Amino acid sequence: MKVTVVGAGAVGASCAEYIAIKNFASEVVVLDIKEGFAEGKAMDLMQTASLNGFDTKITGITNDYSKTAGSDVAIITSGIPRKPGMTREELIGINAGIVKTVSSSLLEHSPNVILIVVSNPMDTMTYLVHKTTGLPKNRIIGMGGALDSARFKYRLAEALEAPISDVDGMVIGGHSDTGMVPLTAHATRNSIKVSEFLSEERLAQVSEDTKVGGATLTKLLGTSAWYAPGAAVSSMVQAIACDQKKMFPCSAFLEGEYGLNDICIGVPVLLGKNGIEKIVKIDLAEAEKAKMQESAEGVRKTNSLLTL
Ligand SMILES: NC(=O)c1ccc[n+]([C@@H]2O[C@H](COP(=O)([O-])OP(=O)(O)OC[C@H]3O[C@@H](n4cnc5c(N)ncnc54)[C@H](O)[C@@H]3O)[C@@H](O)[C@H]2O)c1
Ligand SMILES: O=C(O)C[C@H](O)C(=O)O
Repeated sequence: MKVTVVGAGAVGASCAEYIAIKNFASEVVVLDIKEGFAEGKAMDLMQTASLNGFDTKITGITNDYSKTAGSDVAIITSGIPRKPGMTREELIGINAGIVKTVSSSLLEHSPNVILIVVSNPMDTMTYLVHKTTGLPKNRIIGMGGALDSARFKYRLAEALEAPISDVDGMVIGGHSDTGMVPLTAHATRNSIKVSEFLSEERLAQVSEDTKVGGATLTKLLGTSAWYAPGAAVSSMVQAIACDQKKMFPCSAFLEGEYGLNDICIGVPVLLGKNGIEKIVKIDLAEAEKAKMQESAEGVRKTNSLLTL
């Protein structure tokens, strides 16, 4: 499996590192527009290979897409991250142009590639790729829900004072500070609903902390997060590479599912060798359905700023 990562910044390098450490890809190409930057990151990462025990070959490229030819999966992390006090939506002006150019350059050299969109505002960037590339919808996947769910589990474990491996939970909806829908009613500790152990107020706090997870880290770091985003992407790429049919909430193009049309937003999907193998429909409570509709309104508002 050949994987390309566009953007050798914080998230791109973390994606490349986790993919290599998990040792399922033969080759990872990291591409950046900044002269020599991807080459440097690739060399540094390759010098961890004997220490971390992986055989994946990582190469770095400055903006030469011919070197990405024949990629099975490509991850788009190019673009600016937010600074403290900003929303992800404010990044649209710069990132839309970058994501549009990058996706078309990738496709020129890898017509069969599966694209994973990471750049923010991610649901809108995923929609942009859908509208501008004409790729079948199974081959365009937005990464947000896998990360938000990992943060949800972190917050649940904290509230339960439990090991994270005891906890399960999922976040659907838009990848934004207000649009995420943590499915608290479905969350479990060892198959027991967490509502058995946590008060409504504590669960509401877990939900709120999850939704602002990215903003909290941005405030602490001065830029947005990269370890958990890279780990989330690497798990999704592994599910595709190993045809795992594993369930992740991903931003997918909807045609009626969850009562939504012509939008990319986070819903549970199965990831396998064809990308999105299936959109999984789950029964939502009335309150969750309403939150999902509200979240979609927010994503549509950002989508309306695109010039398609
Ligand atoms: N979807 C998510 O869950 C999620 C998580 C974290 C970050 N993000 C987003 O990912 C993006 C990257 O974040 P980061 O922290 O890695 O930023 P960063 O600034 O560290 O890295 C971005 C890189 O993109 C490169 N770049 C810019 N334009 C390019 C182009 N046209 N072609 C190739 N490379 C180009 C830059 O040179 C830079 O190295 C941001 O938009 C951020 O908001 C999304
Ligand atoms: O918070 C951000 O802006 C980056 C990313 O979307 C995240 O959730 O970490």
